[in-house]
Amino acid sequence: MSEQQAFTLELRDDQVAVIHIDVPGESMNTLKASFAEEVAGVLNQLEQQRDLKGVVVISDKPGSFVAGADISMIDACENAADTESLARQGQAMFDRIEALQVPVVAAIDGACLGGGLELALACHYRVATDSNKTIIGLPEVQLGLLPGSGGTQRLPRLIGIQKALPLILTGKQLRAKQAKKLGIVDDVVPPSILLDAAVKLALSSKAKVKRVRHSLLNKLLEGTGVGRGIIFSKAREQAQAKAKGNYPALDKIIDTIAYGSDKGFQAGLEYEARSFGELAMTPESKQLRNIFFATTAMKKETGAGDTKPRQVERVGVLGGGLMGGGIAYVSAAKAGLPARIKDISEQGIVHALKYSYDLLNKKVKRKHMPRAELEATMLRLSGSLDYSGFDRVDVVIEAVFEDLNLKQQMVADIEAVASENTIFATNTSSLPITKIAAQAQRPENVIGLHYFSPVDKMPLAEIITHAGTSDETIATTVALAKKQGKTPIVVKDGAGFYVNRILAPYMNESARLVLEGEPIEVVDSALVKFGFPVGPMKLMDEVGIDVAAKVAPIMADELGDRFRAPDAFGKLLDDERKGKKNKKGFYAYSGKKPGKAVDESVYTLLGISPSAKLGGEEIAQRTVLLMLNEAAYCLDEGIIRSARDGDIGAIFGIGFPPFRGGPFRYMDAIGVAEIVRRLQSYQKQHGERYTPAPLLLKMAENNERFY
Ligand SMILES: C[C@H](O)CC(=O)SCCNC(=O)CCNC(=O)[C@H](O)C(C)(C)COP(=O)(O)OP(=O)(O)OC[C@H]1O[C@@H](n2cnc3c(N)ncnc32)[C@H](O)[C@@H]1OP(=O)(O)O
Repeated sequence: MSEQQAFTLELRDDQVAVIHIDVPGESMNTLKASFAEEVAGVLNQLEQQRDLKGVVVISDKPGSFVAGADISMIDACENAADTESLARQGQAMFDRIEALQVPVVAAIDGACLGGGLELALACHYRVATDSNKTIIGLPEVQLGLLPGSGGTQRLPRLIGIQKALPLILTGKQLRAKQAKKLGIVDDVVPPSILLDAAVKLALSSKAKVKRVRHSLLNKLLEGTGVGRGIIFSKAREQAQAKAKGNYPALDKIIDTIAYGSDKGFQAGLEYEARSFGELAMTPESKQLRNIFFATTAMKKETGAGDTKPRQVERVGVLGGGLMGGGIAYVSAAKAGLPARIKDISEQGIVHALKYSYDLLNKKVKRKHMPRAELEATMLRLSGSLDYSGFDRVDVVIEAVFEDLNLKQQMVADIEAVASENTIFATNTSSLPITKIAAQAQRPENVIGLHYFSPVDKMPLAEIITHAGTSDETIATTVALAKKQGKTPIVVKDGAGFYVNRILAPYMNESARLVLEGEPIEVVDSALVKFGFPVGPMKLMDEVGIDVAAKVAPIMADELGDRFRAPDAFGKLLDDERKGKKNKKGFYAYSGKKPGKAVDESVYTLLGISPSAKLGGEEIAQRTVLLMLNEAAYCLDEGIIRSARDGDIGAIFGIGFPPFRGGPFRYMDAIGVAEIVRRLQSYQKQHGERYTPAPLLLKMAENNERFY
């Protein structure tokens, strides 16, 4: 065996051949075009082997079966023909595996994604381990692609079109047990017996690909052209409703599966490879791949250069409200750390504990988690009305209400009871970290750790440094946030930090458009069409109109008049209109579909007669340009460290359309000079808030890009 090979063959005494995959020098196995020759060599050997009884395909890297085709290799292709040929190469290799005359079993431990699952689907059987690292799926759609090496054809044939479609359209990753339930894997075993179980299956099975067995209803639906027509047209409708035409991969996926199910497997493969080539060249796929590269790079960063994080063994949480409950949950459930919650009332502690219990119990009910794990996680949570136990915590995360004196008092309390290394991380969303640290005896331990609500779902954490925060504090907080499942960006202290700062002018402008008479739902749908998950007025209801009203003047005082909110909050709040939380906002929260229709009475309250005058494009431009401009200010002022952090922060924190790559990638795509031109044109029409940021002017003049 040559040590340099990624694919090697072992012939066992029991006449089972094992294909070992181990890409040299890499932590994950991925499939590269350069492996073609060695795989062909392995297959040649197998095809000539006499008395062979079975084949097992297994990875020698624990925790990584195959994480798909190498995305950098796809990214390096210059035209659709090159990418198409990569897909064809994979197809041909997998066809040869499927055609072997003996049972072929994929033994899966770790990530089995994209091309990795396509390889496994070409095998006749699949055994997966019950390890937490085992994840199975076709995530190509998240890269703006479709499975290009047989996945669109083999998965529907294995489990049925109706089950395969949502998996391929969402890129959902399954645990082994879920995959077994859906019929994707045949058996689930502990990692220690994976190879034995796979060999046993190979020796006791027949070399044939299992196809879906239809119930009568399924036969009518999936087995007839008319039935399939119904399935596909429904899928198209749903995809369109969700993606608003912004994600070309969705339609292509449906077309490809439909084509293959009508014209046959081989024709389906041809269509698949062609579509893969075309999609890889779309700007949407390019941007989504950029996000993959950015987040992968961020996983390795400490946030403080070479400084190593300190070990965190225990966490303290101050405040058992919605945020505190969520923070305790991600600490105990995701990071696996004991979390001690302090609140001023027992009710607060009970609330926080129940918050975790409810989330965990939902997983248990859906059979995504064994009850024992729920119990073990709950044991890591404890509560107290005083600071008992806080002498042993390494990081305290404060989530009490937004009151500077209170927060300063908490810094002092923690300094009195905890060790001198204990970090005080505040989850404030509006108070300057510098002020919270102002009276601290150990300001180097004070840092901002801003989560987004709901904490268990939102992927971003802003880590905010003040001038005196130590590198060790930064690195330790970054490491903790990652353990809690977050993608952290390190930002500098300043009103609104980064995410809320770029959000504010965009929200203000949306409100201004409504006050000018644009109907609320027209403004919202323009921005949903642009690619945001919810429109700004709906978002205002979600965040709380009272919260927005409180933050707006703080931002304007700190950052200047371009942050001045339109004068409508007073009337809204006098009318007790706080948004979703008190069921009274821009939308109506009573009736059959709460939150779906606009509460028309808000127009009377604000003295407006709504009538749509501007197109969706104009609405999107007027609001989004202000967000882009503010993002440029943040980069220039060092609030964010890089355009990349600004892009990831906006995508993960606000839902800036991922297919546009984030504010900076979007500006690059349009051209900074054109952005400046548009801003200046609005500046003339609508006022100084559109004055281009100095950085943009400079870049436009020098014809520069962010990337
Ligand atoms: C033809 C086919 O249909 C087309 C395809 O298969 S397209 C590819 C589909 N696959 C994917 O999208 C999976 C992408 N990968 C992931 O989601 C995650 O890396 C993972 C869940 C596998 C592992 O996550 P995690 O444990 O946090 O490790 P992570 O740091 O991300 O990755 C470890 C290394 O593997 C690399 N890697 C993982 N999957 C990769 C891929 N598909 N291509 C290239 N590199 C990959 C990462 O870049 C990183 O490399 P580095 O250490 O040299 O920087």
